[in-house]
Amino acid sequence: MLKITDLVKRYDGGEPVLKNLDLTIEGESVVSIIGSSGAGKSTLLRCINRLVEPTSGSIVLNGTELTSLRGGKLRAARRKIGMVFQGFNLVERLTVMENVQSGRLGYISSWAAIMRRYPKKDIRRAYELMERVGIAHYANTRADQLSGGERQRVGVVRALMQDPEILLADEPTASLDPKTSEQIMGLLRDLAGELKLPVLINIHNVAEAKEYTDRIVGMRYGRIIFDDVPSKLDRDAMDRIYSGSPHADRSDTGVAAQ
Ligand SMILES: Nc1ncnc2c1ncn2[C@@H]1O[C@H](COP(=O)(O)OP(=O)(O)OP(=O)(O)O)[C@@H](O)[C@H]1O
Repeated sequence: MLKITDLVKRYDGGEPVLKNLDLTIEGESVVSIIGSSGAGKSTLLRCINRLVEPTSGSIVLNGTELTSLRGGKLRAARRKIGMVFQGFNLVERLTVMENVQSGRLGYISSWAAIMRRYPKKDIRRAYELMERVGIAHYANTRADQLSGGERQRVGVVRALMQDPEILLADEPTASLDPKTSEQIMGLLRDLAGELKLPVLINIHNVAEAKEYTDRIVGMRYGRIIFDDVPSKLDRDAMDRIYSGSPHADRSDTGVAAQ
């Protein structure tokens, strides 16, 4: 379970971009976060894996408070948080297998990683997952020879190789064509069910959020103003999520302007 309580983030002492935000995700649900540019979606995701330091508040993943972790304990916790990126973040000149095995960094010795001496069980697991997402035949192909959709599949497998307790996806389909984008969203949804994994997806495409996720969280300038099943995201809710400006929001007293 992921439980976020009273989370605040200010960059460099400026106005808060996350404002006392509460969010709980239980079980294997697929949750999308939608909202205008600047609403704080990426900041929220990055606070969870501590790529961004929260200013205050609590983020607990399966009993571990993430905000206070340092050093080795932080690295260990980060291994349990798989991340899928918009730009895939692959090492282009490395093979698919090498990219996928980088998800095991931190689990195996640096020497083994440098020498590409991957444990047999990790190779077996990589093939299982690559088979599952349809890229096993590319195991020895360099990442820069793959299409966007294939690269994102590599990104997904790399994240799953971490044996994560949660998967975070930051605009995972924004660089893909519509059909490939739907395939990747379908894959994330199916994998969440198969691996019993909660998945939190920051996404601009509302139609895909409605189609492929169980729950939609709507953010507006640092606050969650909608949190419900996709069928409840009607025109009125959309207007509330996508209207206004940060300036207008700052002038209110804590409740998002309607
Ligand atoms: N590193 C940073 N330093 C200072 N301000 C930042 C930084 N990163 C983000 N911000 C600001 O925080 C606010 C929220 O940004 P964030 O990227 O989280 O929004 P978002 O909802 O993900 O937007 P988008 O959909 O465009 O990616 C914005 O006002 C942005 O300018």
